Amino acid sequence: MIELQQLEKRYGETHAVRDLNLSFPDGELTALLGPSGCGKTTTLRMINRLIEPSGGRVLLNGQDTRDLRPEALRRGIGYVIQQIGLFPHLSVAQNVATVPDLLGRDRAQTRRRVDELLELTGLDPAVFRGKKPSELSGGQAQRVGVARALAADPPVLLMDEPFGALDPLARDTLQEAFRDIQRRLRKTVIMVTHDIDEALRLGDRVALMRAGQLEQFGTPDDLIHRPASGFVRQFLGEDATLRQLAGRNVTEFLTPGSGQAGLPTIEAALNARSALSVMLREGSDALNVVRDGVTVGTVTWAALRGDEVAPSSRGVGG
Ligand SMILES: Nc1ncnc2c1ncn2[C@@H]1O[C@H](COP(=O)(O)OP(=O)(O)OP(=O)(O)O)[C@@H](O)[C@H]1O
Repeated sequence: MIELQQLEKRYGETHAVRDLNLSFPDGELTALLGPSGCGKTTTLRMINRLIEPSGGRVLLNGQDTRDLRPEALRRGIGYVIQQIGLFPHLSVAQNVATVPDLLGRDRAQTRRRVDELLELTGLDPAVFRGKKPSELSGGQAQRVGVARALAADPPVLLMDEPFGALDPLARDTLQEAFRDIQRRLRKTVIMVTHDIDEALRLGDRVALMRAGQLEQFGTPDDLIHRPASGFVRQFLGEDATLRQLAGRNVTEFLTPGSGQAGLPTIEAALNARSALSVMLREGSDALNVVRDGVTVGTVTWAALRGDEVAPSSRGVGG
């Protein structure tokens, strides 16, 4: 568990971060969100000591990170940034294997792990293992960066706008892939983003910052339905609920069953916002959800609005 206690960073007169108290739950993805200059990156980089705090402390599993050597600390904390900086003269496989090789891990084992991670991030190892970074698209390079960060198998992953430089389509695909990876590996991830959709879509929790301070810390649901201040409401915008639905699969709102006769249908692969559109178009407050031609249950207007939580909600099939 990572805990920030009264964390501060001053640059002369500028208070980049002030009195920040925050615990990042193990195995969850926390999005650090907020307007430009609010202190997100400074906060992130104080966790792995790329920036030294001016006050307060960072605890990693109860231990003050000042008592750890920075190199040792960083070995246990993966770091992914927008400009991933792959080594241009090394192949994709060698890039991913950087840290395991550095640590003198077994070669054959590392090779298997590299292939596994390439697969996991959606790159066919047979095709990509031997390529050089210059032969990759931006999205592919970013995938390699994610695979490289995971290769050392760090319990904690810090990410700074990792998908920021990608075009919207590549970003969507990689976000989706990363969400699956995170659900499977259950790393503790802290991700800086200024993209509200990304934060609501990927974050188990969101820490919304403003002018160096924490404005609200909670689940996406908390921020949308129980904003702590006018700033939170305004920052997320009027269409916050719709944004959130666009990032969630319709099966997350499913009440499993054989459906109800006569209801309009929606494909299980679609997002919850599409379900809402179909309901409005068809004038129906419930839909049968269909996968491979078979009805797997229903989704209701109330469930989408968060008025009722389907018994099996979250994680069903998605
Ligand atoms: N090395 C530095 N020297 C002086 N001021 C700095 C330095 N680094 C950051 N700051 C200031 O600290 C504040 C927080 O910066 P930080 O980069 O953490 O913000 P951010 O929320 O990550 O912003 P963005 O979304 O634009 O990247 C800003 O006002 C910035 O100008």
